[in-house]
Amino acid sequence: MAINDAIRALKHTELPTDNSNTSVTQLPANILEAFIPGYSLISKFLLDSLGFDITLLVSVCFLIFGLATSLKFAWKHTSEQFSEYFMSYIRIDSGDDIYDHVMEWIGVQNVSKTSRKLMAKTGRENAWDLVDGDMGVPELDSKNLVNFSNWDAMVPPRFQPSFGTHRFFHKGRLFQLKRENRQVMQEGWAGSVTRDEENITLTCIGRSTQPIKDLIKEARDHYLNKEKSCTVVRRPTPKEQRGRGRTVWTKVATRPSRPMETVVLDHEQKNRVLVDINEYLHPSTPRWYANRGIPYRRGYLFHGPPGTGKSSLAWAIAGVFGLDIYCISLVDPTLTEEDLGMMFTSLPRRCVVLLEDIDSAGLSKRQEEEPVQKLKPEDEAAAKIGAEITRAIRFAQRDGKPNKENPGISLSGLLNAIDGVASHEGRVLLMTTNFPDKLDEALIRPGRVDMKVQFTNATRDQICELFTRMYSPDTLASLDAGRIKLGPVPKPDGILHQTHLNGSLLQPKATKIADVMTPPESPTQANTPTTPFSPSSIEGIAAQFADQLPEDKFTPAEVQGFLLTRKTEPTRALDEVGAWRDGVLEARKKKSMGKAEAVG
Ligand SMILES: Nc1ncnc2c1ncn2[C@@H]1O[C@H](COP(=O)(O)OP(=O)(O)OP(=O)(O)O)[C@@H](O)[C@H]1O
Repeated sequence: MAINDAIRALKHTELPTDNSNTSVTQLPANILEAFIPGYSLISKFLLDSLGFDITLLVSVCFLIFGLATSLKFAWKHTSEQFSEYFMSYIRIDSGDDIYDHVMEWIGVQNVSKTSRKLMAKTGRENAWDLVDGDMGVPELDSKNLVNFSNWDAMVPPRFQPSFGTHRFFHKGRLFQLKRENRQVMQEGWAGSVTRDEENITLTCIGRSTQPIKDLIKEARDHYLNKEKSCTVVRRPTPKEQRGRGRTVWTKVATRPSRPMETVVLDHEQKNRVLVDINEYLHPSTPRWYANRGIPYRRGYLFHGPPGTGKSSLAWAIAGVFGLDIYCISLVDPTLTEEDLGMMFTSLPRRCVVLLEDIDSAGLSKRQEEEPVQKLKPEDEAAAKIGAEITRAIRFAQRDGKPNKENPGISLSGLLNAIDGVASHEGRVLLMTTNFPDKLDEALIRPGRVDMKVQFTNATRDQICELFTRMYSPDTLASLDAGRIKLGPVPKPDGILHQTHLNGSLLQPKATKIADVMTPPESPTQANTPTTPFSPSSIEGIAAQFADQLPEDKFTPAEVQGFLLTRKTEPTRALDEVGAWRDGVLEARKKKSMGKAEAVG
């Protein structure tokens, strides 16, 4: 409208023809009138009352404004053209691991100190930070109790570039980091939800993205170096955040890798598992599988009573092979078969998938295929009650209502996810159960479960080892899972090695676990409580301790629990173990008598 008025005014403008006081910088009054209604009145009023002609001033302002706008437009256009033809960029979404790598790296760069637009983050990541001392040491109060009240204050916050554009030099090259955040609507199972979606764009001058790729690699190396001896734990992304284009796995923690030595298990058994996984993960193995048309997958079933080390071994395996661990709970009430399939599809090429307590997921033997005549009437009743209870628990977890939309994971749904066409190959699948007999044959057939590892209550050797480990001084080696090296793979029963692995992994005799793990080299005292006992005297006490406990009666978890409450006093543990043993056995007896009475 104003533009039209201005054009109309221009037509009627009488340009000065004489040498009057109108200069070229003065815009004709008609134009000004078009832009500022009532301008001539104001101007006349000011001229009459103050004797001051504002036309010149207003004209200059207009010219500056016009010039600035044109420059801005020209700059925008030129920079767009420049970045189009002479700059390269790489965009990274927050759902990707590279995002964490770059942000972690950028956090320690100068730009995070000098930028005027920063985002502060609490320095605390998780409880494991205490391990590497990054977090300072909590104070001891007057009563010698550890006091965490001021602990957080000792931890400096971390700073990262905030949303917006940041420029920084790296290795003599100018980079630009643009961090953006936008809200997106997403249809979820509970209706539509908005969620924040972040991304960063790294830009550099030049027609090649190589400098940015190098920078990302450096950031990745920095990150992985920091987390070298850690195991990254991932779990399914919460239901409401799962969705199209969004990762289905969320990193929930990074914890120090569990050293394999700390899992007390029959050495042969442990070695067998490690060697098998090592062979499976060997770079040449996928081709061997492909040449024979065998799906490149391997599954392991760890079974045994609770507290015998099944999960511990899974964690240690992830640590030894430097793999991230992906944990799935099949009793998660929000988990659908579709989700499960998507999760298996989006696994990385190499990882450990841990399906814990697979028997408690209501996946026990397929009812439709269970031969009814095999069951005694009382067993049948018990099985029905069991199934009802499982269903009730699942319904209760879903707000007490049967959820028709999500009937849970069926056995066939799980089998499809594990070995369906979409399932990613190359992963190590570890399943744990306390009741292997309850599992459907289909779930544990070869190809899905290739090796079964039985865990038992503690044997004499295990008790000795648990005791010795508890009272040994910490060593650098025991804290560093990366030091564990796998020795040569023993000759297995299959033809795999003879035909394909060129003997590179082939050894004539089975390797002992002692060969598999590097022994501690130079023991160094750590800050944790230590005992004044020499290793040989600890071994002596351990043998006496083990003599006091019957074999196969106590789980390693129980023995560990007893020792933990006496963790600096091995002799006290030895003195008190007899009473503890009798107490536990007595309590068990009473409990089983109580159960028998209740049944009777
Ligand atoms: N064989 C073992 N070696 C070392 N520690 C063990 C062993 N078994 C159990 N523990 C200790 O006992 C605790 C429980 O062990 P873990 O969770 O591995 O048992 P689990 O068999 O997986 O039990 P559940 O079946 O209840 O999941 C852990 O603190 C672990 O350190």
